[in-house]
Parts: sequence; structure tokens; C-alpha cells
Amino acid sequence: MVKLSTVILSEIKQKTTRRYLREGFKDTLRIFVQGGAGGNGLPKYVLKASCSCSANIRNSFRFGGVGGKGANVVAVAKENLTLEQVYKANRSKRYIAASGRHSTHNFILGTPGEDLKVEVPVGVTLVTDFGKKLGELNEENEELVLAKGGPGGHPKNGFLGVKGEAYPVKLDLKLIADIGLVGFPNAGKSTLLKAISHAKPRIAAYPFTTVRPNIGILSYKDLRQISMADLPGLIEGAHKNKGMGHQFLKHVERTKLLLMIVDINGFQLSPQYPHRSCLETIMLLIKELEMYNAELVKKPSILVINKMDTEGSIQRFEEVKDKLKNLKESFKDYPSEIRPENILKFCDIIPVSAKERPADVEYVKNRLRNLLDVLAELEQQEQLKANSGLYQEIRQKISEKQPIRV
Ligand SMILES: Nc1nc2c(ncn2[C@@H]2O[C@H](COP(=O)(O)OP(=O)(O)OP(=O)(O)O)[C@@H](O)[C@H]2O)c(=O)[nH]1
Repeated sequence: MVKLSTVILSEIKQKTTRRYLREGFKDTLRIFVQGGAGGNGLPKYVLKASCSCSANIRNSFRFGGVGGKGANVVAVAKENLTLEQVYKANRSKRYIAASGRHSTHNFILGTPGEDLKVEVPVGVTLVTDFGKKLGELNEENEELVLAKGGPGGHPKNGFLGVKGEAYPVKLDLKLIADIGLVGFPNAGKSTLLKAISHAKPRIAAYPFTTVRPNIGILSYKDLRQISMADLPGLIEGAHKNKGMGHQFLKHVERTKLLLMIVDINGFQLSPQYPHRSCLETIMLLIKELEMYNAELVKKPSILVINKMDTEGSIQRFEEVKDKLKNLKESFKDYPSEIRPENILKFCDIIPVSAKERPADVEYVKNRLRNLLDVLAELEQQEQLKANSGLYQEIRQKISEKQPIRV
């Protein structure tokens, strides 16, 4: 018995001691929202002679007084707010809006409750427990009604105020960055982010130093700024929920460009795991992206091969260079469990030393900007095309209705 409990306890202990799992970065928060109840109406329309309301109002409500509408719970997006701050501001996580006032002889029209505003970070998606997406808030001061207040009591509902909507809502924060930096632990993501931007990520010679996404800003001479998010914790088998699983991959969904970074020497998570070569690492990373969301693989991407200052790196790069040009062919002999079905087409493959060679980092920085500029131009052209179609349609409709008189 004693032995059994020791075994169970030691298992529990093992499961909870991973440091990187305990750190407190919140990118989801579940709250409970409830709209206010409507106030009761006044069934009797026998209004006192002393009623202070005007004859007009009394006339309009001669069938009885109407209760005030219950208040809504409304989410308001705020920049520079984190989900931790939302949680700390209200640890109960319950947001219950005020009820509407009852209708009285003196106040036939009950006063509606005042909406309850919940400040949430910009970039949040709001989903109910039933999987219904209420909406997204992507701009400062954008608002979204989370739970509607109930209508006040009136003749049609028997003068009884109706309860407001009530349910739990999940706040799902997706960082909004132009570039998403993905790679297995120790590839040099933090080192590159630090060298390329003003971010101050933690860097150490062991995996999982980064436990939360870091955002760096790439500043250019013409004052253009580009944001880059370092998304940590991705490991082989993340789709089976290993490590932090795909916890941070959702942030990639909103980035315009993927920057995949691998160590030229490959990667080994721990002695229990097989050593993966640089090519295998790329394959596994694509597989993980694909397992999370096949759409991610279609994103424009750049591949950075890091640690090109280490011994034997040049020779290794020479060996792998040609294989990188035709990934489909290079991956074909691997077993299907680790081989992705879709192949990511890199816009560029850049060998660098993020730690030792600032010129390499500068090159990556400029290349990223070029690519984002090209993407923006393409997007603009697409939009113009779509708009010109729309304008033509509108013009045609107008001319059909009002033929141009010459
Ligand atoms: N020789 C060499 N070492 C590098 C280079 N880039 C990073 N490193 C080292 O590799 C180790 C891991 O670097 P990080 O930048 O922390 O790697 P990471 O991908 O952010 O790791 P996680 O935080 O675990 O996700 C550190 O010891 C770095 O100093 C490089 O270009 N050359």
C-alpha cells in the first residue's frame, strides 16, 4: 500500500515539476458573463392622479408600464492590456450586468441598466463553451456584446422582466505580429530576435528557456517598423500534446510571414529522443505546422539555417543545400508518421550565424522587409482588382436604373 501510494505520488510530482509548464503566461481566459434581467412592468394602468409623468407618456403607456431593459455585458478592446491583468482585475471572473429598473407609478418607463464594459486585450477572439464564435476584437476601442440583457416586462410578456443571457465565454488571445518565428528549442530563436530587434528574450544553452511568446520590433532607417513574435515550445510530437503542444501555434495564424529557424547541426530534445538532422528538423517542423492547421503551410515563409559559425557547419550546409531545393523528393523516403503531406515552399533559404555575424542578421532583417513589402503590394493589387470589379458592378447597376442622358 505504502509502495503504491509512493509510486502514485512520485508520478504526480513528476508531472507537475516541469518549470516551463508552470510559468504564468495567459493566452486564454474563461469568464462567466450574464446580461442584466429586465425590470418588471406595471400591469395596472390605473395611474395615480399624482403621477409625475407627462400626459403624453401616460397616454403611450396606457396599457401598463414597461420595465427597464437589462444591461448588456460588452467587451472593449484595449491595447497594452494582457489577460493576466484582466484576471487580476476580477479574480472571480464573473461579469454580471445590472438589471433594468421596475416600472412604477412615478416612473412608468423603467430605467434601463447601464452596460457593463469588460476591457480585454486587442487581438482576442471570444468563443462560448458551445463553440459559437461571438467575434474578434482587433482594434483599439472596438466593442462586442457578450451577453444581452433581458427585455423589460410589458403587456406581451405578462409584465415580467426577462432574464439576460448567461454563459461562460473563452477569451482566446492571438498575438498580432507581422512575422512568426518558429523552430524547435535551442535553434536560436531568441538569439535572432534579440539581434534583429529591441526585444530582450531570455537566452540559455538549454531548451525551453523561452516560456512565453516574445515580441520584437524591427526598426528600419525610414522609420518603418515590423513586429516579430518568437513562438516557443514547439517540439517533435507537439501535435500529440507533447511539451507545450500547439499552445502557441495559434499565434502564427495571424502573422503574414513565417520565419522558420533550424540549427545546421540538427536537434535532439533529450537523450531519449533520436537525433534529428537539419533536414529532418525542417521536415518535422513542417509536419507540426501541418498537423495544427494545414493552411499554415501555405503561408509565405523564409528558412533561416542558424549556427553557421560552428565546426563542420559549412560542409553540412553543402550536403543539405541541394536537398532543400526539392523538399518533396528529399522527404519521400521517410515514414509517413513524420513526413508532411504538404510541402512548404520557402521564398528564401538563408544560412546565418545569429550569434556571431551581425551582417547575416542585417541581411535577414532587410530580406524580411522586402518580402513583406512585396506581399503588401500584391495584397493591394488584389484589393484593387476586387474593388474595380465592385465599382463596375455598382456603375452598371446605377446606369440600369438611371440611364445616362446624352
Ligand atoms: N554557435 C552559435 N550558437 C548560437 C547561435 N545562435 C544561438 N546560439 C546558442 O544556442 C543556444 C540557444 O539559443 P536560444 O536563442 O536561446 O534558442 P531558442 O530557440 O530561443 O531556444 P528556446 O528558448 O528553448 O526555444 C544559446 O546557447 C545560444 O547562445 C549561433 O548562431 N551560433
